[in-house]
This record gives sequence, C-alpha cells and structure tokens, in this order.
Amino acid sequence: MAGKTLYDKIWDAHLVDESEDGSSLLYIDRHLVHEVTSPQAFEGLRMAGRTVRAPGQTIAVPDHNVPTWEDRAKGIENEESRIQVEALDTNAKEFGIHYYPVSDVRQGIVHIIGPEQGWTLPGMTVVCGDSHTATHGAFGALAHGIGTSEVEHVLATQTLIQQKSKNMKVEITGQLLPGVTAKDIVLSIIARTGTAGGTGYVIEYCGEAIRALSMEGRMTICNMAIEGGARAGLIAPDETTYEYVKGRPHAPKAAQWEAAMSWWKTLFSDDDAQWDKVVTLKGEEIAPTVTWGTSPEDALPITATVPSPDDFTGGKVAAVKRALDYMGLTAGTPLNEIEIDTVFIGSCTNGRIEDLRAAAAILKGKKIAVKRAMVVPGSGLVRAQAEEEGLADIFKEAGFEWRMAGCSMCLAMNPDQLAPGERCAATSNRNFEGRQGRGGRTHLMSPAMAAAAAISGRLTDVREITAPELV
Ligand SMILES: CC(C)[C@H](C(=O)O)[C@@H](O)C(=O)O
Ligand code: SF4
Repeated sequence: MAGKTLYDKIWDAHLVDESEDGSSLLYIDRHLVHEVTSPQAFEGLRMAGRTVRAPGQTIAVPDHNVPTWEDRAKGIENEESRIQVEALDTNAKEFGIHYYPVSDVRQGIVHIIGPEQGWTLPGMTVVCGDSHTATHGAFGALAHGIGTSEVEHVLATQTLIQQKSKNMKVEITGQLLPGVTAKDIVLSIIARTGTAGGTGYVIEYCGEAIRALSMEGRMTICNMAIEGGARAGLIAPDETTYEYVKGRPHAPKAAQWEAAMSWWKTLFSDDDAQWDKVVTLKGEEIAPTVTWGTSPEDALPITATVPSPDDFTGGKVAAVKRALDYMGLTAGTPLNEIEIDTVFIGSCTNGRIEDLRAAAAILKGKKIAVKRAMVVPGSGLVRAQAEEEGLADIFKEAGFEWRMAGCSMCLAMNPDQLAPGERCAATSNRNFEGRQGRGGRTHLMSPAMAAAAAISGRLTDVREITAPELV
C-alpha cells in the first residue's frame, strides 16, 4: 500500500462515516465564526430549537465590519454592519461560545486570533464561514472555508459533509534572496499555476524555502492557497510550529502537550505518498513581486513591465484588456513607474507582528510620499506588541495612520475604502474589481514592498531601499 500524504492522515483521523458516493462525514475540531456568515446559521438553530454541539470548540469574533478608528465606542454607522455585529454579540452570549468582542484587546481578524490564542493546532480540522480559513493550514491543520448552511451544520453537529480532494504538492527549493518574502513566494506560485491551478486539490507546500519560514510567513502562504484555487493549504508541522504553539492560552499543557506532540510528530507526508499534481519553484528565482491586474494570478517581478493582451491566449486576452482598462495601465510601462495614492498594510495575509516589523524596518526615519497610508494590525495583541517594540512610533512618524484591528481596507465592508480611481499598494490577498472600494485599484505585494512604495510614491523594488537587514 502506498504511503499517505499529510492531508490523507488528517482526513483519516477525522473520518466519522463515508457513503458509497464518496461523500464523507468529518469531525471538526475548531469552528471559527465571524459576523458576516453566521447570523442566519444561528437563526436556523434557534428556529429548530437546537443548541451548539461543542460551544467550547466554537470561537467568535467580529472583524469584517468593525471600524478601525480608535474611538470604537461610537458604534457602527452602517446599519447592515451594525446589525451583523450586534447579532454576533447576542448569539455568542446566548449560545455560550468563546467570544472576543470589539472591546477585548484579543479581538482581531479571525484567522489571526485563532493561531494567536492557541486555538489552531497541528492535525486539527478547522472550519470557518470564510474562504481564508486556509491560513490555519500553516500549522498542519486541515482548514477550509464553509458556507452559511454548513456553518449551521457544524454548529449543530460538530461535523461536516465533505468530498475528499486530490493531493497536490508545491515545492519551493533552495533559499530566498534578500528582500524576498513569503508573499513573493505565494504570488509567484499563483502567477505560475493560475487561480484555477489548485481546483479540486489540497496543496501541501514543502521544500527548503518553506521550512525556513516563520509561522507568520507560512500563514501568508496558506492564506492564499484559496487564491490559487485550492480547497486548503497545508504545511507539515516542525520545531518552528511547536515553538510558536507552546504556551499559547489554549494550547495543551503538561501531559496533554506530550500526548499532542506524539500525534503531531506523525504529521508529514510519507516518502512514498502519491501526488496527483506536483509543482516546483526555485527559491533563488523568486523576486519581489507585485500584481498589475485584477486577479491574483496577474503577478510579475517588480523589474517587469505591464504586459500586453497580445502576450496571452484564449479567454485571458479579453480579461487582460479589461484589467488594464480598469487598472488605468498601459502595456509596456515599467511596473516601478506606476504611481500610487495609498498604502494599506494589514489583513489576514500580512497583518501579523513580523509583517509590521518588516514594513517598519523600511520606514524607519523616512516619510511617506503618498496621499494616505495606514497600518491595521491583525489583532489587538499584535497592535500592543508593535507599540511595545516601538514600531507604532516608526509608522506614525513616517506619516502612517495607526489603526485598531480588523479586516479594514482588505475589503469594502467597513469605512476604510478606496475612492474610485484611487490606486493602492496593499498587503492583502485579493485585487478584484471593487474589492477595496468601487473603482479602487489594488496592487498586491509584501509588507516590505508596500513600505517601499509608501516612501517613493510608486511601486518600488524594495532592494533599492537601504534597510538594515537587507544589506
Ligand atoms: C466576507 C467573507 C465571507 C469573505 C470570504 O469568505 O473570504 C471575506 O473574508 C473575503 O476575504 O472576501
Ligand atoms: S482580512 Fe480580508 S481576506 Fe482576511 S478575512 Fe478579512 S476580508 Fe477576508
């Protein structure tokens, strides 16, 4: 019998039942909940007179709709947003689940606080009514987004009906060059495989360059597995993982830690595991990367020029024409000559402490050359740590707004939005039309690249900026 992949192992360990058509019932270890996709699910429970099956494994936090200005006691102006946050508040209390309200310093983006609080652990199944649940795969947890009716199903039963995906391996060999980060890796992968390259697969990221990443960097990679079309992303746990998890509020302790470790140490793909698809990239060949279009696959090294529709074939020709029109770009323009108005550093892709450190290292002692720039820490605890480390002062002195935690300008569901035509260097994960506000233009990149763009006023190769750790 062939060996198993990491995905096979976690799947098998959570399989409750399997029917002949291949649909399977999986046990769910952690259910994360936010305000946008949960109100109807709780309402469904209420109407059926049901309770939450495992309230101790269900964790709720408002993040998408909350304003990120400092005085949040003022409440939420937009009615729909306010109703959703109020509903979460009521539901969390009524159903007795773990809850981090806006007033709690631990509040933040659901995919940042799960790992931060030690809810996300290797070998678990983790779900949330949110596509970027893939983030938690960085711990070697099988984590994916679910729809609102599935949220209700998990709340009621702590199980989920699933079809097994195929196994895909993405290997990044060798080492990254200075100035190149996890974000550049994942943008380069999606540029290569396309946004449909992972459709039907769970991707395991491996190789020397992945092993060398911190947990923050690994979360950035898995966060965007969904942008590459995959059901989930996974990275096998190792010492870096255990060190990050150990001592977190909800991580196992003492004898439980030892028991958990003996399971976690089995969580890797066997040498003779079967892969349905394999993609390999060389770490040394990855450059600081930016997107130029309206799909995450529209990514190129910063040293490139805006492509022409003629460089493509099939349906992509018309898509590129439309993208260039929407983005207000002309084929042949060097990417590093594109002037920007705004910089957004934050989101569940790049709103962790390491991301803020990387941006601050570039910004130290410099001033922004853009109309507006904001840093939105991914959680209240990231914000507090950044303040303690002096990063907040660096951002503020450079001219950045220093905000409270939330999804913020990653998507236009709260007051932080782009105006029509406004061009933004963003550390988030989606650059679709209108994603950051109607008519807004998004260029995705790493925090260091966004910081470099902030001080030059145009898309900039971070390797041109002198920063202590880059020389
Ligand atoms: C609002 C939510 C359902 C959505 C998602 O599923 O990803 C959001 O988080 C996003 O990033 O677009
Ligand atoms: S930060 Fe952005 S990508 Fe992440 S959950 Fe919020 S809206 Fe979705």
